[in-house]
Amino acid sequence: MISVNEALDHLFSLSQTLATETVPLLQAYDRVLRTDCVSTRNQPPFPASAMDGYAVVSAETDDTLTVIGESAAGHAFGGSVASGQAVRIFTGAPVPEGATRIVIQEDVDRNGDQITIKPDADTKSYIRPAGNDFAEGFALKAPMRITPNDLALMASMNCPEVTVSKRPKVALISTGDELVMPGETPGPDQIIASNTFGLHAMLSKAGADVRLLPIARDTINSLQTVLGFVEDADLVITIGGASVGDHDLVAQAAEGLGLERSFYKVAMRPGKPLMAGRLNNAMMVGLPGNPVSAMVCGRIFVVPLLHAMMGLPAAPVERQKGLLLNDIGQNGPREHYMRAHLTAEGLHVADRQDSALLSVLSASNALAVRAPHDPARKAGDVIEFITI
Ligand SMILES: Nc1nc2c(c(=O)[nH]1)N[C@H]1C(S)=C(S)[C@@H](COP(=O)(O)OP(=O)(O)OC[C@H]3O[C@@H](n4cnc5c(N)ncnc54)[C@H](O)[C@@H]3O)O[C@H]1N2
Ligand code: MOO
Repeated sequence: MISVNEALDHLFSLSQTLATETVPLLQAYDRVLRTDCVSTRNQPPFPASAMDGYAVVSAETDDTLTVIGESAAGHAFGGSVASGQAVRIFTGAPVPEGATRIVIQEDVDRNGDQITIKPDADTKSYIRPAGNDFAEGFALKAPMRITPNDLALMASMNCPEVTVSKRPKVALISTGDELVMPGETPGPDQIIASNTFGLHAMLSKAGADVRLLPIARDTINSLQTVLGFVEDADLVITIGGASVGDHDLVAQAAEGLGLERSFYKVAMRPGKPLMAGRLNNAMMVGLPGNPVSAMVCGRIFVVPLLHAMMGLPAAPVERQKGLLLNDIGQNGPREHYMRAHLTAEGLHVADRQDSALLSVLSASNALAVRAPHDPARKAGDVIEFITI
């Protein structure tokens, strides 16, 4: 069995970076930027007022100035302002030539076209210099995941469209005679396909275009038929049929179609019978069927793999450190990802860790990560975890 990191390295080296496409800003949220987004303008493009008030050259308390015009956002005052004069100005408006300061309107008394500066007037300039936010040539650097904040900035930079990674096309296949879809009536020896739906959401959230294929039954023929539907998928993911039982036929069926297997079995818990390779033009990852194992492997392996395919750095899920709130026993020989609940106080590791328990997974928001043979830990110890 190989380690989690070795398995990840194999996955990264099997993967290929996807092509790019250019999309309008309204479709760019959460996509991976692949070409730097460069500003063609300064923001603000002119010295701008930060407040509503009066643009003046210099003014002292009790000075009386004559208002000679107005500058509003989108409507600059054409002339310049001289000593003894003021221009009525509004937030975001161009500061007229000659002005050195904005006196906020709360700090003046106005009478007709005369203003008088009140005692203790605020002396800050309230002028934003041209290019104060960013200058022409400023760039958002690829690769990066585009956030709502980035989109606001890109729009301000006057980038109407951006070059992003194509979405990885993922074909998701559940396998097993026992499975029916939610809403169907299961037979007495059947259960509902579940982690399929969890994985669909997880991988879509990571940026993939995920297609659910029909459930494959536990025969080579059925598995090969469904594997024949993957079309132009970049990544084929099977769930179940990965272990050693008589009905675990996924690898055999895929090999019959040309799978070149890279590895099988990883020293982790849950998730040991993970398998991966290349299936003709696609990558293939065979996830274990136990629902929590499939979801944990999705988080630990498939999400980082999708990131790498979209051009983000090939890296494991980031680990954090947190305070353990309850005692936990010694770990066995496999790296253990234990469902846990993270609060501001720390991490409470769930008592029950059977990989069939989706209710425990749903109540968890983190996985405590235990190294192989990690000794027993006490409440108050610091341990590593990842968020889920
Ligand atoms: N003798 C051994 N038995 C098992 C071993 C082993 O090393 N030796 N490994 C165990 C581990 S660890 C895991 S994990 C499971 C994985 O088995 P498979 O990948 O072959 O999965 P299945 O047998 O097809 O299913 C296991 C379990 O999960 C349910 N399942 C499968 N797909 C779905 C789905 N889409 N939605 C919901 N539930 C699903 C299935 O009904 C089974 O209950 O093997 C252990 N056994
Ligand atoms: O590794 Mo299995 O995935 O423990 O249940």
